[in-house]
Amino acid sequence: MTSQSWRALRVKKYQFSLRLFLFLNLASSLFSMLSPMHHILAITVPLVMITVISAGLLLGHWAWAERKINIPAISILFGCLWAWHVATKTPLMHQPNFSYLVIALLSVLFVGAIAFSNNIIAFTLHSLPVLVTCLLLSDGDQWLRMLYCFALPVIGITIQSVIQKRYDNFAHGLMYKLLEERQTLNDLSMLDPLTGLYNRRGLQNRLETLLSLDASGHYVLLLDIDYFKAYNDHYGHMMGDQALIQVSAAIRNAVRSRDIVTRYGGEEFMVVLTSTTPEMALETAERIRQRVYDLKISHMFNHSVATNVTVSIGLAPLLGEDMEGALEQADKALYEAKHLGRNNILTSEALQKA
Ligand SMILES: Nc1nc2c(ncn2[C@@H]2O[C@H](COP(=O)(O)OP(=O)(O)OP(=O)(O)O)[C@@H](O)[C@H]2O)c(=O)[nH]1
Repeated sequence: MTSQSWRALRVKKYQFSLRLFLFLNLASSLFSMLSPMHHILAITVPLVMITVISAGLLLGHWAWAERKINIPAISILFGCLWAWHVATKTPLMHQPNFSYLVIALLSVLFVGAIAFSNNIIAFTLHSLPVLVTCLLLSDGDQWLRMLYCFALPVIGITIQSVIQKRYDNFAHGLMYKLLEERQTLNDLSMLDPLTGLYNRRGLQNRLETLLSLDASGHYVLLLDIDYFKAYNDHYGHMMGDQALIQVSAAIRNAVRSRDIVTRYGGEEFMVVLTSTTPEMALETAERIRQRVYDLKISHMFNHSVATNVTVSIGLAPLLGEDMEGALEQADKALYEAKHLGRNNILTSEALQKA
């Protein structure tokens, strides 16, 4: 679930509540016309208005569901119309009729409680006009019963609203935590756990963004630690890991933050130097080579190259989006750089000229 689908769920809940409210009002108004209490047919103006408005809004809302209708405004409008209807019909009964008033009040409370079980404001706005009308039209000794009929759902809906709000807050918090964790996992899945550099997946992701913005002026460096097998064999795998971590940091620190540094294989790294010139690319490759050399990680088995850890580098331009071609060229340059004595840099152009 995303924050959008959460919002969509809330909108759906809102729409459902509104449609239910309109439907119940329409049904109540039609029922009042077809089966009037005490056989006193009172097709009053407000009753007709309730029927027409609820039917119209129901149809309109079905057709244009995205249009928002203000629930509190609709609630008070219908509440006032029902109050007007009760006030018009009661005098037609010749004598004060308590059962009519109570049933009218209960009907309005019932509709509000069903449609607005989580919305105390809408419930109150809908019920209050009818309650006040019923209180005014009835004897004082019936007030307590009527107030009780109103207070009971108000208390129930208030408690229900508080519980629902807490549940919503909890679910909302949980959803954001899950989204955050999903993002963290996604980020982690793009990083190499030992060095913290991008892995191939991370590289792919960064490359897509890079190439979609600007597909020219990029260079690819392939770097390989010299005689690393011998290092591992003599100093052990743990020391080998430590050397990899140090070399990774040196590479990262020798380039700009917008360049992409990837652990491409075991002791092989790949750097994409973005939006640069051939001279700058070569300068950066030289800086990396020197920084790794300057780490002075002792490597007595770096056969005649040095007594510390060194890297060889192959450099090639990235032409258009042809990453495979650039890698092939850089790999050939790296192979030659190794062949020519290691701890050095060879460019694919130099290879072509040779
Ligand atoms: N410690 C450690 N070693 C690794 C890791 N990944 C690869 N290696 C080692 O890196 C070494 C790579 O050796 P080779 O590919 O033979 O190359 P090399 O010895 O560096 O020789 P050249 O590349 O020709 O200079 C192997 O011994 C691998 O076991 C790693 O994550 N940690």
